[in-house]
Amino acid sequence: MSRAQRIHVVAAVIRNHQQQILLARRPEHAHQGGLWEFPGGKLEQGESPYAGLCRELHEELGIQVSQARPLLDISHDYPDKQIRLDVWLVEAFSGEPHGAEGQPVRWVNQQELAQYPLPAANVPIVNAARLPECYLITPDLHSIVDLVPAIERAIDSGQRLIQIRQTQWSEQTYRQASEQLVARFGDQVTFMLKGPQPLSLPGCGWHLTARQLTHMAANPESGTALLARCEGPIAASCHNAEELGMAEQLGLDFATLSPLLPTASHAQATPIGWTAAAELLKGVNMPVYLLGGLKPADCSLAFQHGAQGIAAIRGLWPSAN
Ligand SMILES: Nc1nc2c([nH]c(=O)n2[C@@H]2O[C@H](COP(=O)(O)OP(=O)(O)OP(=O)(O)O)[C@@H](O)[C@H]2O)c(=O)[nH]1
Ligand SMILES: [Mg+2]
Repeated sequence: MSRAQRIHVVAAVIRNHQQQILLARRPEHAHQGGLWEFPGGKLEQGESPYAGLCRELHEELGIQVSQARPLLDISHDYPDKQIRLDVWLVEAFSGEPHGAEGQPVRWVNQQELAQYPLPAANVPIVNAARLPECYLITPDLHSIVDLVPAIERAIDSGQRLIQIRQTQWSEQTYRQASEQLVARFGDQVTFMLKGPQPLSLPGCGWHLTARQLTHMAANPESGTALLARCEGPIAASCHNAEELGMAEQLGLDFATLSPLLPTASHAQATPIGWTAAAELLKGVNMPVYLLGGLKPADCSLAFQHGAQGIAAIRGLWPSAN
């Protein structure tokens, strides 16, 4: 079913100063009744998504939205309804949110979101709400001695999701470095680790290569068992619709899509470009970072093209001074 034929719903991720997210409980008699939701509702005929978002949040929470941007746009088939959930991140509003229609509302810590009973469609929204705008991938470095101070600078500059990529290191060196980094910085960032299987380090995620992803999609039983061993987020490097489809099918938490623009590190690869990337992302029900020649200033363009944000090596790596 095309997106245009679905019931178009706008919903909001709203944060307070403590970085908690607002959930509301759906009335018992409603569709998906009694479950917690991100406030919002159906668009009216001819209404733009932003206008619908402002109207719904005024009706349901009594607030005035003054700034919001697209976060994630997904499709979901319930047995009785086919919906398109167009989720926005509210960046500025006035008024104190309250259950203006008598519904219970609650500010929830980001880590506790998944403990609330939410409609099935909301799983990728929870991932998108928790993931940052930028995904830093480390460049190849000589040794751990170079990595630690650079990671510290990256954290100081605001990075919260970091892939440790070291193509030249032995498995043992990689493991030692990961252990050191997790012990030192694990309470401030989520590390995404690479390798043939998830390293069982507290809170760490696992980032699959496209090759690992393809292998796993072809052997879903052994793949699912491996995925279950990872306690953190699981992601994959994707380059086309087929790989994005596999990542979504396996229930991964997010993906990267590359190369968006030409880069020095992958000079021979054909770039996807913004327009084609936006088309690809329309069919994906999962947060995706665009990767390849991007820097933080490209984030808002990435949001407008349906991405979670940008992933980068050079564009996000802190300089040494
Ligand atoms: N608002 C909202 N709706 C969601 C979420 N997840 C999800 O599956 N939905 C589904 O999307 C649809 C949203 O419709 P709604 O009931 O909020 O619509 P509305 O505010 O316009 O209400 P109304 O139809 O009573 O006027 C429902 O089918 C609901 O089950 C979510 O997080 N927030
Ligand atoms: Mg509603």
